[in-house]
Amino acid sequence: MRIAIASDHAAFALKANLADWLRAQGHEVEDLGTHNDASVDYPDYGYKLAEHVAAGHAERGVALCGTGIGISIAVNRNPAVRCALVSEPFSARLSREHNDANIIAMGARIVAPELAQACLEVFLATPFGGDRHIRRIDKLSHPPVSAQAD
Ligand SMILES: O=C(CO)[C@H](O)[C@H](O)[C@H](O)COP(=O)(O)O
Repeated sequence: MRIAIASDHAAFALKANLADWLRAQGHEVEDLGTHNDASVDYPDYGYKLAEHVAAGHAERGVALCGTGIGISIAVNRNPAVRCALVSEPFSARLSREHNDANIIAMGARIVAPELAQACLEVFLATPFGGDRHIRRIDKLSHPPVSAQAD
């Protein structure tokens, strides 16, 4: 699978670990930076990753920062992708089954490399469940002008 990966400085080491692990699994990995541990701004890398996946250059994306929060917010500003912030494999699985997420976000200050690998493995292996989830995904793509829930 073609996978793009990006991080800020806080997750530079985790990005290197996951990129190596993905390549060892046979995936084609494109590293969008950052390329060292000098301080950078996570939105720059989140926007770049989202654009890359939205353009079809990669089938899945991996977004990393200290907590995963900031970069996941940045990625989700692009309406053409769905990014799920996870820290355990159950959420990673449901982010695919229910949300058809195409980008996973994790925090290097939250998850150890082995746990991040476990989340990523499930994320890449799990198909979208379809059915009722299609309707909900479609609603995410078309937010209402004014909310209508009871
Ligand atoms: O965006 C974040 C939190 O939402 C990330 O964790 C960043 O990596 C973090 O803010 C970077 O912090 P630093 O003190 O500049 O290393």
